Amino acid sequence: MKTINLSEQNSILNQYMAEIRDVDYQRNRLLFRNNIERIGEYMACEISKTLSYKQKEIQTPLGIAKINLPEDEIVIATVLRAGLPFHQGFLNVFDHAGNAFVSAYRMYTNREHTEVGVRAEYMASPSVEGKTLIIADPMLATGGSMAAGYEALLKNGKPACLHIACVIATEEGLDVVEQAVPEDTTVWCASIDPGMNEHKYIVPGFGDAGDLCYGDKL
Ligand SMILES: O=P(O)(O)OC[C@H]1O[C@H](OP(=O)(O)OP(=O)(O)O)[C@H](O)[C@@H]1O
Ligand SMILES: O=c1cc[nH]c(=O)[nH]1
Ligand SMILES: [Mg+2]
Repeated sequence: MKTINLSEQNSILNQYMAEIRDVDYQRNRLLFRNNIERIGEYMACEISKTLSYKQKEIQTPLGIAKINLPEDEIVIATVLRAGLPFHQGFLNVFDHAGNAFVSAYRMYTNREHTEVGVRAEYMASPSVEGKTLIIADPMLATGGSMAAGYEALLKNGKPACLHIACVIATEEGLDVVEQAVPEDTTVWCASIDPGMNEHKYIVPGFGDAGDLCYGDKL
């Protein structure tokens, strides 16, 4: 598995990351979702550089333009609910892509809230057989949601190529995902943070992605 951490190079991504992490700025849900969406757009453009291209002739009103166009059939998958604005960013860029949604949510499995398990219940996905599958989920903490999401999607075929996209990852989560995915998978992230707290939240991270996008849940 190859991991590409986009924050190793300075870019405008740093500004989006600073805004989603900032405890005051992130209170505005519209701005928070918008920043997650544009991180998705930025990452999708980076992934687009790795696709296969074939030259096509495009008839303009004045002549013929030769343009290399992507050939991959893309499916963008996400994990509800925090994944939705991130997914939208990818879809803004890959507007011809198919779309898949998996519900996989973290639940504490002990009274002290120090262990988490993941429950996957719902999936709506086209065939992913032979396609380029991008699974976009903003947080890769324990890695449980991503591994469960990938396993659920395999019910609809074997992708030719797998990209995992997240905003923030941890080394622990990356190790878990590496055990679950094919060797030639690429993980894209905007940061690898040092670790997690006792409740399995990424530190420094930015908090609960789903709640910041959509508000508290019971
Ligand atoms: O790597 P993990 O430890 O599995 O954590 C990552 C998951 O946590 C967040 O979702 P969450 O379970 O908070 O659900 P939500 O989107 O409904 O808030 C995030 O979007 C991931 O799906
Ligand atoms: O820090 C974390 C970890 C998992 N899910 C989140 O939303 N945030
Ligand atoms: Mg959450």
